[in-house]
Amino acid sequence: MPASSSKAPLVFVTGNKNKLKEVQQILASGTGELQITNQDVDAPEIQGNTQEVAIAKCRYAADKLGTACLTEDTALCFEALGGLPGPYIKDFLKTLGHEGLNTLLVGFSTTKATALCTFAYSSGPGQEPMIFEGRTEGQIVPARGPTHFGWDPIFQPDEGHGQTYAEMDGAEKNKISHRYRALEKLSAYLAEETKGEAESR
Ligand SMILES: O=P(O)(O)OP(=O)(O)OP(=O)(O)OC[C@H]1O[C@@H](n2cnc3c(O)ncnc32)[C@H](O)[C@@H]1O
Ligand SMILES: [Mg+2]
Repeated sequence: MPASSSKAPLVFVTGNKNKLKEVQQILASGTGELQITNQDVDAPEIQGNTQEVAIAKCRYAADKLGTACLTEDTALCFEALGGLPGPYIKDFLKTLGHEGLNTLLVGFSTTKATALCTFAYSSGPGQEPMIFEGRTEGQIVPARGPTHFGWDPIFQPDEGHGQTYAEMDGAEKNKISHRYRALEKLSAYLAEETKGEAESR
């Protein structure tokens, strides 16, 4: 039986405190009933497209924990580079920094980028993960704003009134973010699933 049907908190597997905080804030400001707890499982992240990476990580985490769980992968896709760094943004950011990521785009005619959040939900060990994606379009810009969360200072969303994610108030980012949009789809799915199970009882 999927964990969500009993309204037990769903285990969100992540080692990233900023992701966890944003997910908690988004859920707290919504009307949904999804509740989460956190565990950090050191899951290998394979090479592949964003869905393949997300599915493999979630499958591994569900098997390891022996329970339903949720994982999340965030990609930053540069249009000029055919979608790269995409799911490999963590290593690119660590190696090149904000400035190096801007330098990657020198000589190209576009700085367009997509922030892509992929939640993967497995209802238990051996259960194929489902995918929920959220996208926010924007531009890669020289870093502006606080530097506590990843590539926030160099991503200027098209809906952000000229501010980078880092310059935006957290609540404002959460209204338009890739993470918010993916979480909205996941919450709707889990709510339907719970309703369906209640009706069939
Ligand atoms: O344990 P997990 O959930 O895998 O956490 P992680 O930090 O390894 O996260 P990812 O594998 O998804 O790598 C995504 C990278 O992008 C960063 N990141 C994720 N969401 C972000 C956001 O909303 N704004 C800025 N940077 C973000 C994050 O810090 C990583 O460097
Ligand atoms: Mg990771």
